[in-house]
Formats: sequence, structure tokens, C-alpha cells
Amino acid sequence: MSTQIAFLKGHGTENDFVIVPDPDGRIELSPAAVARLCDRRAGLGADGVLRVVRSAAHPEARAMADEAEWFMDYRNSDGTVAEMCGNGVRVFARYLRHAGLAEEGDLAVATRAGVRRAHIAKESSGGGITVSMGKALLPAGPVTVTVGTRSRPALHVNMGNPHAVCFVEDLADAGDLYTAPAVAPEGAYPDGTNVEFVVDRGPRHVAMRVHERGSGETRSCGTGACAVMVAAARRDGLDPAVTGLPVTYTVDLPGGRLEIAETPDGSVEMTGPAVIVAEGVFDASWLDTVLG
Ligand SMILES: N[C@@H](CCC[C@H](N)C(=O)O)C(=O)O
Repeated sequence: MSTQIAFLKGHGTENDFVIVPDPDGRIELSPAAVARLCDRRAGLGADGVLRVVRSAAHPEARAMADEAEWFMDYRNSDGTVAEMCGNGVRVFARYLRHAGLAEEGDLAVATRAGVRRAHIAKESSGGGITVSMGKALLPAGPVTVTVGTRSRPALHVNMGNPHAVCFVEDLADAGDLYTAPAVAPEGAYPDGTNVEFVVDRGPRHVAMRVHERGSGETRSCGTGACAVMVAAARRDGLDPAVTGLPVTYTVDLPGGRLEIAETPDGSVEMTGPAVIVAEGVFDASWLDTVLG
């Protein structure tokens, strides 16, 4: 008898995910299985996978179980594990609401970067989701990003996962982004990095493209938008910890718009949409078969 595995498909500003509900942590998703699920021709197609596991049932999340019932087991489309995914947390929260596992209002989600607090707005007020993404860390030391023969300075920002934020004159300066831009020095990012290219659109309004570690160019990256907001604010001489005033930037991405705020205590808050677009089942033997 074959085993049917339930899945859903969702996205946040077109950063799309296969969601695999696995409350008791019974499904073993190897890197090859994740890559196959995310394959846009031979699989279901997505930038990443969100496995939904009870924190108490996952060794990496057990210690967070008192604070957050659910653990977001996030994987990039190449099967690698990442610490954090900002759009993923919004889509994860939307799934919990959709499945009747969470109410509108406040919700804690366990991630490999720690517990993140989300707020699901009432549908009558637009239904957006805000996530407290924690504090941005700005590791010291110069970083450069090279596209073709041109190298530019970048800012190293850690939002739970690593980013190199590079201001450019035109988003086309990022090139085709089929391959990862070269980032130096190598030692700055021992586990690789996400790279953001940013242009100004107006006062506290920027636009970006991103090459994601483990997924390639995507149409949106939540942690990337947060890193970009902090980099733009510091460049503009704005630091809420110094002024005591919150700062908000609008960040446009190919897949939509995110509002990112930084508060005087250093917390970065991301607000944007998250939708579930489909649900279905696949046969476990399909994955077994394609994986040999
Ligand atoms: N798309 C995500 C980031 C996913 C993880 C990233 N590719 C990494 O390896 O760090 C987001 O919305 O933040």
C-alpha cells in the first residue's frame, strides 16, 4: 500500500513554498527529496520547503516547545537547511490559520534562528502578517560583491541568516543572477550568503533583487528585505537606537512589496501578504522512485 503525503502550496510576495504538514515529525525529507519537490519541471516547484512539525517532536526545536507550539523546518530548493526564512514565517503562520491550528492575532513560531513572533491581522483589515524578525547584527569588516568585472562595497547584515547588501545604480547591474555573485573575503561567510542588490525609489523607499543561497534568484526574500532596510537606514544616517524613533522603509521586490520597520530597541518588523494557493497529495513512492 502506498502512502499519501499531504502538501500545500503557498507564497509570500511570490517567494513560494511547498508546505508539508508533519505534526509528529514522521516524514524524513532528505536533501534530494526536497530538491525534487522544489523542481519546477519534475516536481511540485518552489523556492523552498516548509515542514510543519510540533516543536516537541523535533530535536532542534524541543527547547522552544514551551514558547512556540510549531517549528518551521525550512529548506532551500537545493535541499540545504537555512536558519531562517522571513517570507516562510508569514506563509507558515498563514498555513496554521488556514488549517485551524492558530487564530488571528499573535502567534509564536520556532525556527532554527530562535522563536519569531507573528501577528495575523484580521481579514477585515487586509489580513497581512507582521513578523518580529529580531535584531539585525552587523559583523565588522569590509565585504565586496563582484558582478562581471565590477566590484562594489557591500554591508554584511545577519538577520538570523547571512546577507551581503550592495547598493547599485540600476537593478540590471545585478546581471542575470543565474549564478551566485562573488562575495569577498570568503572567510566573512563561512556558510555562504544571500546577496541583495538595491536601488533608491524615493525617501525611505527602495527596490531590490536577490540571489538566495541555496535557491538562486527568487522574486522575494523577507530576511533580505529586512537586511536591506537596515543597510539603507544606516546609509541614510538613521538609527532608531540613537534617535529613539522608529523608522519604516518600503521595500519593493519583483514579487511584491514589504514594509519593514526598525524600533528603538533594535527589533526589525516585517509586514506583508501570505497566501495558500493549493493543496493536494503526492505518493511517497513517487519520491522513492525518483530517488531510486
Ligand atoms: N526566502 C527567505 C530566505 C530563505 C533562506 C535563504 N535562502 C538562506 O539560505 O539563508 C526569506 O524570505 O527570508
